[in-house]
Amino acid sequence: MIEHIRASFTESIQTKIVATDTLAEPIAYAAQMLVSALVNGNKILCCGNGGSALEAQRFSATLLNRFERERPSLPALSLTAEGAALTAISNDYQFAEVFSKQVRALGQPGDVLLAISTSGNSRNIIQAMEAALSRDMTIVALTGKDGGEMAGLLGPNDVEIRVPSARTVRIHEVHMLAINVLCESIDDYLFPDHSEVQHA
Ligand SMILES: O=C(CO)[C@@H](O)[C@H](O)[C@H](O)[C@H](O)COP(=O)(O)O
Ligand SMILES: [Zn+2]
Repeated sequence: MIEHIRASFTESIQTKIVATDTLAEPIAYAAQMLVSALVNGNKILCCGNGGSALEAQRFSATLLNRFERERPSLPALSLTAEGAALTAISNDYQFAEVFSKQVRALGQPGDVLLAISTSGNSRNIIQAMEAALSRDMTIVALTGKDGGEMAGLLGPNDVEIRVPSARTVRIHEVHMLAINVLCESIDDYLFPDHSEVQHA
């Protein structure tokens, strides 16, 4: 038991060490994309399933509220949080359309879609990306494994942050770290002089 726990910690750390080399550049590029959109008055739409839905909501909540320093609210919206819309779309059409219908309604040219999937193959995320491209939005894709179908959909203005792991749980862990780093980078660009919030 103890050995198993140690092995999980070690595997998580190793995955992050490998990701340090491969992800620093795409994360920096993604941060610049997000900052440009925000500076231009655009917004970020976020989606994911299961654990990735939580990460989408954590990112949008952090932008809307704050991260580690006092600053104005920033416009981000999770497409995973509207129970009535989610059930109506899934019930009347199909679950694969649950995000794409919202993207078509809410997305504006210049907005960014933050699309999160550990496999890169969730149908509703792929359709959300297709909808985003049809709305002249750009895409930040958080993926894992071989990037799945999502990787093949990205254009030259989009970016993929692909965690070098085949295990869903490890991919989730690095996605969470990547989201934290994105939040910090956005604050560094936009509010470099603001001081840290002192928590009680
Ligand atoms: O891994 C967890 C929880 O940690 C699951 O809830 C997981 O997120 C769900 O199976 C998702 O449906 C997987 O979707 P995806 O990451 O392949 O897009
Ligand atoms: Zn910093």
